[in-house]
Amino acid sequence: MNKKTIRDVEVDGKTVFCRVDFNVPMSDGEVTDDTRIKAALPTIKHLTGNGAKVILASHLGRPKGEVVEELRLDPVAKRLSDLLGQEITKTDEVYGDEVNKALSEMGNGDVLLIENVRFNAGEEKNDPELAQAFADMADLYVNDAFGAAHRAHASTAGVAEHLPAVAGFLMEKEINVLGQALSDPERPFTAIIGGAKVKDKIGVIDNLIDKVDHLIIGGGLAYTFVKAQGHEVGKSLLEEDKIDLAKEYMQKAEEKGVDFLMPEDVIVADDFSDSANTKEVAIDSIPADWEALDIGSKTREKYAKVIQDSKLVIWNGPMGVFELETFANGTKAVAQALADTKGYTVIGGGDSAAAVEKFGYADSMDHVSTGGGASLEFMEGKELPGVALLNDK
Ligand SMILES: Nc1ncnc2c1ncn2[C@@H]1O[C@H](COP(=O)(O)OP(=O)(O)OP(=O)(O)O)[C@@H](O)[C@H]1O
Ligand SMILES: O=C(O)[C@H](O)COP(=O)(O)O
Repeated sequence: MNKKTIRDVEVDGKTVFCRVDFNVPMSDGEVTDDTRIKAALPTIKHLTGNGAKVILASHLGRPKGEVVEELRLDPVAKRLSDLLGQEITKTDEVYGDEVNKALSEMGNGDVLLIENVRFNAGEEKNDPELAQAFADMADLYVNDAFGAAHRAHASTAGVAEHLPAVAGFLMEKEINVLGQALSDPERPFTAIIGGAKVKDKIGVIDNLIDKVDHLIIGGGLAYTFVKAQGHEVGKSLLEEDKIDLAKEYMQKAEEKGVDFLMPEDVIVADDFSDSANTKEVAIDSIPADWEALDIGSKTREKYAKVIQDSKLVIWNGPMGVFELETFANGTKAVAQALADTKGYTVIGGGDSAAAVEKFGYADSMDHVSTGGGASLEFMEGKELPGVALLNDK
């Protein structure tokens, strides 16, 4: 990464405004998955350990510029304090008198978590006044919120225009791993693209065809490609207006010599439920009244073989409706193949990260990205606003 990081700056005695992505799953006022909080600890500890006063800022959910009680950051503050083994201060305001008072009471090595920045309507608008208010609190800006780096908001982008601005360790690691994979991949390089909609993955598929040796297609988006191959897909997910594009991609893959892998067999169901009647059918035999909700056994084997023989694998999007046990086998098989391969494995965040976690394979992966939308946009080849404004080396 050609951006400065916290290693390149002196932080002793400085007040640091550090953007993190603590947008974590919660239930009944408790954090149910603290992966993103843990992922930010190295940066926070580096700052506190080197004598900085650390102001942490994050969003949680999408409160749309209003105070939403369930989206306050108090449960996050509690978990963070437990993980750090240190008392931290949490304010109910994003900025203003309460924050200023807390700031005036901070000593070197102390941590202050301000309230959910999206309670302020200026955050998502990248309002210059809010960005300035954030900057006025600090001497240095650190962005460690890779998960929110695709958003040009006041705390992810605007503030960086007013302060020296550097990346945290998590941001650095995410950009380096994904960047290296896309710019100078070990080969064979395999990308696995699944999930629900073609429209969400257009940019990624397009960009990856230029780079990979194998492109594996699964999940709900596969059926638009199946239709483009000339097969009927019954009641499976289909985006009619993307069929021509799917054809174009298959054509482009052929021209580039990319091995474009499609399901050969699928699990079809007569209902979208765990108790549905199911059967395994060949890809050209999906019954009119049934929908395909997972890849079949031959496809699982074929995909696993390619994954196991790869030196680099990037995975984004499940192979089937993995939330339902009946349709989880394709996603499990792919997760298992990634766990078994000697190649370097990268999970591109979002549902694929949730799936490897759910099936117990997360520790076997080389890198599980903390960014869903952010890693997708990065894989599309887009410049992320939360990175673009950081100071160059
Ligand atoms: N065959 C299928 N039919 C219908 N839905 C499917 C099918 N296969 C997968 N899905 C659904 O696709 C959803 C995931 O799609 P999505 O595109 O959001 O994945 P993702 O890219 O991993 O996640 P994110 O967007 O959070 O990064 C899952 O909820 C899964 O149940
Ligand atoms: O969970 C995420 O992908 C990030 O925290 C970004 O959240 P957002 O999609 O609400 O901007």
